[in-house]
Amino acid sequence: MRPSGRIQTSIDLLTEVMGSSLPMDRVVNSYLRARRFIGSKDRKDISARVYGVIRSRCRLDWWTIRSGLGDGCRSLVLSYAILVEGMKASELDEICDGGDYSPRALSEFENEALATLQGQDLNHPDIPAAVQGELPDWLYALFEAQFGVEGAKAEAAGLQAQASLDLRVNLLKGKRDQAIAFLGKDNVEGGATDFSPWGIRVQGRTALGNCKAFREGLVEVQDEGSQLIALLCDVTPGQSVLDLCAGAGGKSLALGALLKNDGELVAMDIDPRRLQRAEPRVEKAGIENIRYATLNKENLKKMSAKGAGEGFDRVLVDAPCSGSGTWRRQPDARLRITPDKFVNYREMQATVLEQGASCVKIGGRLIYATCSVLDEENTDQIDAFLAKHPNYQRVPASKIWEAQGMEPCSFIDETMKVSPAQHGLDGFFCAVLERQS
Ligand SMILES: C[S@@+](CC[C@H](N)C(=O)[O-])C[C@H]1O[C@@H](n2cnc3c(N)ncnc32)[C@H](O)[C@@H]1O
Repeated sequence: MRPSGRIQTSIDLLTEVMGSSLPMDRVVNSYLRARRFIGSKDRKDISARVYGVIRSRCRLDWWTIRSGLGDGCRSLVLSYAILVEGMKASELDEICDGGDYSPRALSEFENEALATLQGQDLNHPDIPAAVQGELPDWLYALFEAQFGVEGAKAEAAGLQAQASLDLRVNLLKGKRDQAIAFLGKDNVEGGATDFSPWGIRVQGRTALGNCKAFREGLVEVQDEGSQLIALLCDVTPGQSVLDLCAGAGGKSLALGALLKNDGELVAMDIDPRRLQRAEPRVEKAGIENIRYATLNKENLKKMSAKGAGEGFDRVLVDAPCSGSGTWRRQPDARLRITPDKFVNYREMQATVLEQGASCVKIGGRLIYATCSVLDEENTDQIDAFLAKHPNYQRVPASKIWEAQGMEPCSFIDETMKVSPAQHGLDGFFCAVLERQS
Protein backbone atom coordinates (compact mmCIF):
# COMPACT_ATOMS: atom_id res chain seq x y z
CA MET A 1 0.00 0.00 0.00
CA ARG A 2 1.29 3.48 -0.79
CA PRO A 3 1.38 6.06 2.05
CA SER A 4 -1.67 7.70 0.47
CA GLY A 5 -3.61 4.41 0.65
CA ARG A 6 -2.64 4.00 4.30
CA ILE A 7 -3.85 7.50 5.15
CA GLN A 8 -7.13 7.06 3.26
CA THR A 9 -7.73 3.65 4.87
CA SER A 10 -7.02 5.21 8.28
CA ILE A 11 -9.66 7.86 7.56
CA ASP A 12 -12.16 5.18 6.45
CA LEU A 13 -11.51 2.99 9.48
CA LEU A 14 -11.70 5.94 11.89
CA THR A 15 -15.04 6.88 10.32
CA GLU A 16 -16.33 3.36 11.04
CA VAL A 17 -14.99 3.41 14.61
CA MET A 18 -16.57 6.77 15.38
CA GLY A 19 -19.87 5.84 13.75
CA SER A 20 -20.27 2.62 15.71
CA SER A 21 -21.61 2.02 19.20
CA LEU A 22 -19.46 -1.13 19.42
CA PRO A 23 -16.12 -1.21 21.23
CA MET A 24 -13.29 -0.04 19.00
CA ASP A 25 -11.31 -3.29 19.01
CA ARG A 26 -14.29 -5.14 17.56
CA VAL A 27 -14.79 -2.57 14.81
CA VAL A 28 -11.09 -2.57 13.91
CA ASN A 29 -10.90 -6.37 13.88
CA SER A 30 -13.97 -6.84 11.73
CA TYR A 31 -12.89 -4.07 9.32
CA LEU A 32 -9.49 -5.68 8.80
CA ARG A 33 -10.92 -9.22 8.66
CA ALA A 34 -13.15 -8.15 5.79
CA ARG A 35 -10.08 -6.79 3.93
CA ARG A 36 -7.61 -9.64 3.93
CA PHE A 37 -5.80 -8.06 0.98
CA ILE A 38 -4.33 -5.46 3.36
CA GLY A 39 -0.83 -6.69 4.21
CA SER A 40 0.43 -7.07 7.77
CA LYS A 41 2.71 -4.00 7.75
CA ASP A 42 -0.12 -1.86 6.40
CA ARG A 43 -2.51 -3.21 9.04
CA LYS A 44 -0.04 -2.38 11.78
CA ASP A 45 0.48 1.14 10.45
CA ILE A 46 -3.25 1.81 9.98
CA SER A 47 -4.36 0.44 13.36
CA ALA A 48 -1.55 2.25 15.20
CA ARG A 49 -2.68 5.51 13.60
CA VAL A 50 -6.38 4.99 14.30
CA TYR A 51 -5.72 3.97 17.91
CA GLY A 52 -3.36 6.93 18.21
CA VAL A 53 -6.05 9.32 17.00
CA ILE A 54 -8.56 7.94 19.51
CA ARG A 55 -6.00 8.11 22.33
CA SER A 56 -5.33 11.77 21.56
CA ARG A 57 -8.81 12.67 20.35
CA CYS A 58 -9.53 15.52 22.80
CA ARG A 59 -6.18 17.22 22.15
CA LEU A 60 -6.55 16.75 18.39
CA ASP A 61 -10.02 18.31 18.58
CA TRP A 62 -8.48 21.27 20.39
CA TRP A 63 -5.91 21.68 17.60
CA THR A 64 -8.33 21.15 14.71
CA ILE A 65 -10.77 23.70 16.15
CA ARG A 66 -7.97 26.19 16.79
CA SER A 67 -6.58 25.80 13.28
CA GLY A 68 -10.06 25.93 11.74
CA LEU A 69 -9.74 22.46 10.19
CA GLY A 70 -12.91 21.23 11.88
CA ASP A 71 -13.35 17.94 13.68
CA GLY A 72 -14.13 15.41 10.90
CA CYS A 73 -12.22 12.13 10.65
CA ARG A 74 -10.16 13.47 7.75
CA SER A 75 -9.03 16.49 9.79
CA LEU A 76 -8.22 14.28 12.77
CA VAL A 77 -6.04 11.89 10.76
CA LEU A 78 -4.27 14.66 8.87
CA SER A 79 -3.55 16.68 12.00
CA TYR A 80 -2.39 13.50 13.80
CA ALA A 81 0.01 12.86 10.90
CA ILE A 82 1.58 16.27 11.49
CA LEU A 83 1.39 16.67 15.27
CA VAL A 84 2.25 13.12 16.29
CA GLU A 85 3.82 11.37 13.31
CA GLY A 86 5.94 14.40 12.39
CA MET A 87 4.89 14.64 8.73
CA LYS A 88 5.27 17.92 6.91
CA ALA A 89 2.28 19.75 5.44
CA SER A 90 4.02 19.54 2.04
CA GLU A 91 4.27 15.73 2.36
CA LEU A 92 0.55 15.53 3.08
CA ASP A 93 -0.11 17.74 0.11
CA GLU A 94 1.66 15.16 -2.08
CA ILE A 95 -0.07 12.22 -0.40
CA CYS A 96 -3.52 13.72 -0.86
CA ASP A 97 -3.37 13.41 -4.63
CA GLY A 98 -7.04 12.64 -5.23
CA GLY A 99 -6.17 9.39 -7.04
CA ASP A 100 -7.93 6.04 -6.59
CA TYR A 101 -7.53 4.91 -2.93
CA SER A 102 -5.93 8.27 -2.00
CA PRO A 103 -7.38 11.13 0.02
CA ARG A 104 -8.85 13.89 -2.10
CA ALA A 105 -6.55 16.82 -2.80
CA LEU A 106 -6.07 19.34 0.02
CA SER A 107 -7.97 22.56 -0.41
CA GLU A 108 -6.04 25.79 -0.13
CA PHE A 109 -7.62 26.36 3.25
CA GLU A 110 -6.63 22.88 4.50
CA ASN A 111 -3.10 23.44 3.26
CA GLU A 112 -2.82 26.67 5.20
CA ALA A 113 -4.41 25.25 8.34
CA LEU A 114 -2.16 22.16 8.30
CA ALA A 115 0.89 24.38 7.83
CA THR A 116 0.04 26.15 11.10
CA LEU A 117 0.27 22.78 12.90
CA GLN A 118 3.72 21.97 11.61
CA GLY A 119 6.40 22.15 14.29
CA GLN A 120 3.78 22.19 17.08
CA ASP A 121 3.59 19.66 19.90
CA LEU A 122 0.35 17.79 20.57
CA ASN A 123 0.68 18.88 24.22
CA HIS A 124 0.38 22.66 24.08
CA PRO A 125 0.61 24.57 27.42
CA ASP A 126 -2.71 26.36 26.70
CA ILE A 127 -4.65 23.07 26.51
CA PRO A 128 -7.10 22.85 29.45
CA ALA A 129 -6.43 20.10 32.01
CA ALA A 130 -9.46 17.96 31.05
CA VAL A 131 -8.49 18.05 27.37
CA GLN A 132 -4.89 17.24 28.26
CA GLY A 133 -6.23 14.36 30.36
CA GLU A 134 -8.30 13.13 27.39
CA LEU A 135 -11.46 13.14 29.48
CA PRO A 136 -14.83 14.87 29.11
CA ASP A 137 -15.18 17.85 31.50
CA TRP A 138 -17.72 16.17 33.80
CA LEU A 139 -15.49 13.11 34.26
CA TYR A 140 -12.38 15.18 34.79
CA ALA A 141 -14.26 17.05 37.53
CA LEU A 142 -14.82 13.71 39.30
CA PHE A 143 -11.10 12.93 39.02
CA GLU A 144 -10.17 16.33 40.48
CA ALA A 145 -12.67 15.96 43.33
CA GLN A 146 -11.23 12.56 44.23
CA PHE A 147 -7.50 12.90 43.50
CA GLY A 148 -6.94 16.68 43.76
CA VAL A 149 -5.59 18.93 41.01
CA GLU A 150 -2.17 17.31 40.63
CA GLY A 151 -3.46 13.80 41.36
CA ALA A 152 -6.10 14.10 38.63
CA LYS A 153 -3.42 15.09 36.11
CA ALA A 154 -1.33 12.07 37.08
CA GLU A 155 -4.27 9.63 37.04
CA ALA A 156 -5.49 10.87 33.67
CA ALA A 157 -1.96 10.62 32.26
CA GLY A 158 -1.68 7.08 33.67
CA LEU A 159 -4.78 6.13 31.70
CA GLN A 160 -3.08 7.23 28.48
CA ALA A 161 -0.07 4.97 28.89
CA GLN A 162 0.35 1.68 27.03
CA ALA A 163 -0.86 -1.31 29.03
CA SER A 164 1.27 -4.41 29.42
CA LEU A 165 0.20 -7.89 28.38
CA ASP A 166 -0.27 -9.94 31.54
CA LEU A 167 -0.93 -13.66 31.70
CA ARG A 168 -2.17 -15.82 34.57
CA VAL A 169 -0.74 -19.28 34.98
CA ASN A 170 -3.44 -21.90 35.27
CA LEU A 171 -2.38 -23.86 38.35
CA LEU A 172 -4.49 -26.81 37.17
CA LYS A 173 -1.97 -27.26 34.35
CA GLY A 174 1.39 -26.21 35.74
CA LYS A 175 3.54 -23.78 37.69
CA ARG A 176 4.71 -20.28 36.81
CA ASP A 177 8.36 -21.28 36.14
CA GLN A 178 7.23 -24.00 33.76
CA ALA A 179 4.91 -21.59 31.97
CA ILE A 180 7.70 -19.00 31.57
CA ALA A 181 9.95 -21.71 30.12
CA PHE A 182 7.22 -22.94 27.75
CA LEU A 183 6.50 -19.43 26.55
CA GLY A 184 10.23 -18.94 25.94
CA LYS A 185 10.23 -21.93 23.56
CA ASP A 186 7.70 -20.02 21.45
CA ASN A 187 9.89 -16.87 21.65
CA VAL A 188 7.58 -15.14 24.10
CA GLU A 189 9.72 -13.53 26.78
CA GLY A 190 8.03 -12.98 30.11
CA GLY A 191 8.86 -12.61 33.78
CA ALA A 192 7.06 -12.96 37.11
CA THR A 193 4.70 -10.08 37.92
CA ASP A 194 5.45 -7.95 41.00
CA PHE A 195 2.29 -8.73 42.98
CA SER A 196 0.31 -11.68 41.66
CA PRO A 197 1.85 -15.05 42.51
CA TRP A 198 0.38 -16.47 39.29
CA GLY A 199 1.17 -13.61 36.94
CA ILE A 200 3.55 -13.32 34.00
CA ARG A 201 4.26 -9.98 32.35
CA VAL A 202 5.10 -10.43 28.69
CA GLN A 203 7.80 -8.28 27.10
CA GLY A 204 6.50 -6.48 24.04
CA ARG A 205 3.52 -7.51 21.90
CA THR A 206 2.89 -11.03 20.75
CA ALA A 207 0.32 -13.14 18.94
CA LEU A 208 -0.62 -15.62 21.64
CA GLY A 209 -2.55 -17.79 19.20
CA ASN A 210 0.83 -19.13 17.99
CA CYS A 211 1.85 -20.05 21.49
CA LYS A 212 1.46 -23.62 22.76
CA ALA A 213 1.17 -22.61 26.44
CA PHE A 214 -1.83 -20.45 25.54
CA ARG A 215 -3.44 -22.89 23.12
CA GLU A 216 -3.27 -25.66 25.73
CA GLY A 217 -4.65 -23.61 28.60
CA LEU A 218 -1.48 -23.31 30.71
CA VAL A 219 -1.78 -19.53 30.56
CA GLU A 220 -4.71 -17.14 30.13
CA VAL A 221 -4.72 -13.42 29.42
CA GLN A 222 -5.64 -11.54 32.62
CA ASP A 223 -4.40 -8.21 33.92
CA GLU A 224 -2.43 -8.54 37.13
CA GLY A 225 -4.95 -6.38 39.03
CA SER A 226 -7.76 -8.69 37.99
CA GLN A 227 -5.75 -11.68 39.26
CA LEU A 228 -5.47 -9.98 42.65
CA ILE A 229 -9.26 -9.84 42.91
CA ALA A 230 -9.38 -13.62 42.51
CA LEU A 231 -6.71 -13.88 45.21
CA LEU A 232 -8.78 -11.74 47.61
CA CYS A 233 -11.74 -14.09 47.11
CA ASP A 234 -9.63 -16.47 49.23
CA VAL A 235 -11.16 -19.57 47.66
CA THR A 236 -10.07 -23.01 48.82
CA PRO A 237 -10.94 -26.46 47.42
CA GLY A 238 -14.31 -27.80 48.51
CA GLN A 239 -16.04 -24.42 48.73
CA SER A 240 -19.15 -23.29 46.88
CA VAL A 241 -18.47 -20.20 44.79
CA LEU A 242 -20.84 -18.02 42.78
CA ASP A 243 -19.43 -15.65 40.16
CA LEU A 244 -22.52 -13.48 39.72
CA CYS A 245 -21.27 -11.26 36.88
CA ALA A 246 -19.09 -13.83 35.17
CA GLY A 247 -19.22 -12.34 31.67
CA ALA A 248 -16.86 -14.25 29.40
CA GLY A 249 -15.33 -15.92 32.44
CA GLY A 250 -12.09 -14.03 33.14
CA LYS A 251 -12.40 -14.34 36.92
CA SER A 252 -14.33 -17.65 36.87
CA LEU A 253 -11.23 -19.23 35.31
CA ALA A 254 -9.03 -18.00 38.17
CA LEU A 255 -11.59 -19.08 40.79
CA GLY A 256 -11.91 -22.51 39.12
CA ALA A 257 -8.14 -22.98 39.31
CA LEU A 258 -8.24 -22.20 43.05
CA LEU A 259 -11.02 -24.72 43.63
CA LYS A 260 -8.90 -27.42 41.93
CA ASN A 261 -12.04 -29.11 40.63
CA ASP A 262 -13.16 -29.77 44.20
CA GLY A 263 -16.32 -27.90 45.23
CA GLU A 264 -18.83 -25.99 43.18
CA LEU A 265 -18.49 -23.03 40.84
CA VAL A 266 -21.52 -21.31 39.34
CA ALA A 267 -20.94 -18.74 36.60
CA MET A 268 -23.89 -16.38 36.16
CA ASP A 269 -24.47 -13.42 33.92
CA ILE A 270 -27.43 -11.40 32.78
CA ASP A 271 -26.18 -11.91 29.20
CA PRO A 272 -26.14 -15.60 28.23
CA ARG A 273 -24.09 -14.84 25.09
CA ARG A 274 -21.21 -13.73 27.27
CA LEU A 275 -21.42 -16.95 29.26
CA GLN A 276 -21.25 -18.88 26.01
CA ARG A 277 -17.93 -17.20 25.32
CA ALA A 278 -16.69 -18.48 28.69
CA GLU A 279 -17.41 -22.13 27.88
CA PRO A 280 -14.52 -22.94 25.48
CA ARG A 281 -12.08 -21.10 27.77
CA VAL A 282 -13.27 -23.10 30.77
CA GLU A 283 -12.93 -26.35 28.85
CA LYS A 284 -9.43 -25.47 27.68
CA ALA A 285 -8.46 -24.63 31.27
CA GLY A 286 -9.54 -28.08 32.47
CA ILE A 287 -12.22 -26.80 34.88
CA GLU A 288 -14.89 -29.45 35.33
CA ASN A 289 -16.97 -28.37 38.34
CA ILE A 290 -18.67 -25.36 36.78
CA ARG A 291 -22.33 -24.69 36.01
CA TYR A 292 -23.65 -21.78 34.00
CA ALA A 293 -26.87 -19.91 34.72
CA THR A 294 -28.45 -16.77 33.33
CA LEU A 295 -28.84 -14.06 35.95
CA ASN A 296 -32.63 -13.76 36.23
CA LYS A 297 -35.22 -13.82 39.01
CA GLU A 298 -35.91 -17.52 38.74
CA ASN A 299 -32.27 -18.61 38.86
CA LEU A 300 -31.45 -16.13 41.62
CA LYS A 301 -34.23 -17.61 43.71
CA LYS A 302 -32.64 -21.04 43.29
CA MET A 303 -29.24 -19.71 44.38
CA SER A 304 -30.47 -17.58 47.28
CA ALA A 305 -29.53 -18.30 50.88
CA LYS A 306 -32.89 -18.63 52.59
CA GLY A 307 -32.33 -21.11 55.40
CA ALA A 308 -29.44 -21.80 57.76
CA GLY A 309 -26.54 -23.48 55.97
CA GLU A 310 -27.85 -22.51 52.55
CA GLY A 311 -26.00 -20.27 50.16
CA PHE A 312 -22.47 -19.89 48.88
CA ASP A 313 -19.18 -19.62 50.73
CA ARG A 314 -18.06 -16.96 48.28
CA VAL A 315 -20.07 -14.70 46.00
CA LEU A 316 -18.04 -12.52 43.65
CA VAL A 317 -19.85 -9.47 42.29
CA ASP A 318 -17.61 -8.19 39.50
CA ALA A 319 -20.00 -5.36 38.78
CA PRO A 320 -20.73 -3.61 35.50
CA CYS A 321 -18.96 -0.23 35.65
CA SER A 322 -17.54 2.66 33.68
CA GLY A 323 -14.36 0.62 33.16
CA SER A 324 -12.36 3.74 33.97
CA GLY A 325 -9.47 1.57 35.17
CA THR A 326 -9.12 -0.09 31.78
CA TRP A 327 -9.10 2.95 29.52
CA ARG A 328 -5.45 2.32 28.62
CA ARG A 329 -6.70 -0.73 26.72
CA GLN A 330 -9.99 0.74 25.53
CA PRO A 331 -9.27 4.40 24.77
CA ASP A 332 -12.61 4.77 22.95
CA ALA A 333 -14.63 3.84 26.07
CA ARG A 334 -13.90 7.13 27.88
CA LEU A 335 -15.39 9.02 24.94
CA ARG A 336 -18.55 6.91 24.89
CA ILE A 337 -19.49 7.28 28.54
CA THR A 338 -22.07 9.95 29.40
CA PRO A 339 -23.33 11.27 32.76
CA ASP A 340 -26.56 9.27 32.24
CA LYS A 341 -24.67 6.05 31.57
CA PHE A 342 -22.58 6.67 34.67
CA VAL A 343 -25.70 7.01 36.82
CA ASN A 344 -27.05 3.88 35.20
CA TYR A 345 -23.89 1.93 36.11
CA ARG A 346 -24.18 3.01 39.71
CA GLU A 347 -27.77 1.80 39.84
CA MET A 348 -26.75 -1.55 38.35
CA GLN A 349 -23.95 -1.83 40.91
CA ALA A 350 -26.38 -1.38 43.79
CA THR A 351 -28.69 -3.97 42.22
CA VAL A 352 -26.04 -6.64 41.66
CA LEU A 353 -24.69 -6.12 45.17
CA GLU A 354 -28.16 -6.83 46.59
CA GLN A 355 -28.54 -9.84 44.30
CA GLY A 356 -25.14 -11.15 45.36
CA ALA A 357 -25.91 -10.63 49.05
CA SER A 358 -29.05 -12.74 48.73
CA CYS A 359 -26.86 -15.76 47.85
CA VAL A 360 -24.19 -15.61 50.59
CA LYS A 361 -24.37 -18.15 53.44
CA ILE A 362 -23.95 -17.09 57.05
CA GLY A 363 -20.20 -16.87 57.60
CA GLY A 364 -19.69 -16.60 53.85
CA ARG A 365 -18.23 -13.64 51.95
CA LEU A 366 -19.48 -11.19 49.38
CA ILE A 367 -16.65 -9.83 47.26
CA TYR A 368 -17.40 -6.63 45.36
CA ALA A 369 -15.09 -5.61 42.54
CA THR A 370 -14.98 -3.10 39.70
CA CYS A 371 -12.43 -2.12 37.07
CA SER A 372 -12.98 1.54 37.94
CA VAL A 373 -10.82 4.02 39.84
CA LEU A 374 -13.78 6.21 40.80
CA ASP A 375 -15.06 6.27 44.40
CA GLU A 376 -18.67 6.69 43.21
CA GLU A 377 -18.52 3.14 41.86
CA ASN A 378 -16.35 1.75 44.63
CA THR A 379 -16.23 2.86 48.28
CA ASP A 380 -19.50 4.80 47.95
CA GLN A 381 -21.30 1.63 46.88
CA ILE A 382 -19.82 -0.37 49.74
CA ASP A 383 -20.62 2.31 52.32
CA ALA A 384 -24.24 2.47 51.11
CA PHE A 385 -24.53 -1.32 51.18
CA LEU A 386 -23.09 -1.64 54.70
CA ALA A 387 -25.41 1.09 55.99
CA LYS A 388 -28.35 -1.00 54.76
CA HIS A 389 -26.99 -4.40 55.83
CA PRO A 390 -25.71 -4.34 59.41
CA ASN A 391 -25.32 -8.14 59.25
CA TYR A 392 -22.31 -7.66 56.93
CA GLN A 393 -18.86 -6.60 58.08
CA ARG A 394 -15.90 -5.55 56.01
CA VAL A 395 -12.91 -7.91 56.20
CA PRO A 396 -9.72 -5.89 55.67
CA ALA A 397 -8.28 -6.88 52.32
CA SER A 398 -4.78 -6.61 53.83
CA LYS A 399 -5.68 -9.32 56.36
CA ILE A 400 -6.68 -11.75 53.58
CA TRP A 401 -3.63 -10.78 51.54
CA GLU A 402 -1.13 -11.26 54.33
CA ALA A 403 -2.78 -14.50 55.54
CA GLN A 404 -1.84 -15.89 52.12
CA GLY A 405 1.82 -15.20 52.83
CA MET A 406 2.01 -12.03 50.73
CA GLU A 407 4.23 -9.05 51.65
CA PRO A 408 2.25 -5.96 52.80
CA CYS A 409 1.48 -3.78 49.83
CA SER A 410 0.63 -0.08 49.53
CA PHE A 411 -2.64 -0.45 47.61
CA ILE A 412 -4.16 -3.16 49.78
CA ASP A 413 -5.48 -2.05 53.17
CA GLU A 414 -9.18 -1.98 54.14
CA THR A 415 -9.93 -2.48 50.44
CA MET A 416 -7.80 -2.91 47.34
CA LYS A 417 -7.48 0.19 45.15
CA VAL A 418 -5.17 -0.05 42.17
CA SER A 419 -4.58 2.62 39.56
CA PRO A 420 -2.48 2.63 36.38
CA ALA A 421 -0.77 5.90 37.37
CA GLN A 422 0.27 4.69 40.81
CA HIS A 423 0.88 0.99 40.30
CA GLY A 424 1.26 0.33 36.58
CA LEU A 425 -1.69 -2.09 36.52
CA ASP A 426 -5.20 -1.58 35.22
CA GLY A 427 -7.36 0.23 37.79
CA PHE A 428 -9.34 -2.08 40.04
CA PHE A 429 -11.26 -1.92 43.29
CA CYS A 430 -12.12 -4.80 45.59
CA ALA A 431 -13.87 -4.97 48.96
CA VAL A 432 -14.60 -8.12 50.94
CA LEU A 433 -17.68 -8.28 53.18
CA GLU A 434 -18.51 -11.14 55.53
CA ARG A 435 -22.05 -12.15 56.43
CA GLN A 436 -22.36 -12.40 60.21
CA SER A 437 -25.99 -13.48 60.63
C1 LIG B 1 -17.15 -6.32 34.60
S1 LIG B 1 -18.10 -7.34 33.61
C2 LIG B 1 -17.64 -8.93 34.13
C3 LIG B 1 -16.28 -9.37 33.73
C4 LIG B 1 -15.96 -10.79 34.10
N1 LIG B 1 -16.24 -11.08 35.50
C5 LIG B 1 -14.52 -11.13 33.82
O1 LIG B 1 -13.70 -11.20 34.74
O2 LIG B 1 -14.20 -11.32 32.64
C6 LIG B 1 -19.69 -7.14 34.31
C7 LIG B 1 -20.73 -8.15 33.88
O3 LIG B 1 -21.91 -7.89 34.61
C8 LIG B 1 -22.99 -8.35 33.86
N2 LIG B 1 -24.22 -7.86 34.50
C9 LIG B 1 -24.79 -8.44 35.56
N3 LIG B 1 -25.88 -7.79 35.95
C10 LIG B 1 -26.04 -6.78 35.14
C11 LIG B 1 -27.00 -5.76 35.04
N4 LIG B 1 -28.01 -5.62 35.89
N5 LIG B 1 -26.86 -4.91 34.05
C12 LIG B 1 -25.82 -5.01 33.19
N6 LIG B 1 -24.90 -5.96 33.24
C13 LIG B 1 -24.99 -6.83 34.21
C14 LIG B 1 -22.63 -7.91 32.45
O4 LIG B 1 -23.30 -8.67 31.49
C15 LIG B 1 -21.12 -8.12 32.42
O5 LIG B 1 -20.78 -9.35 31.83
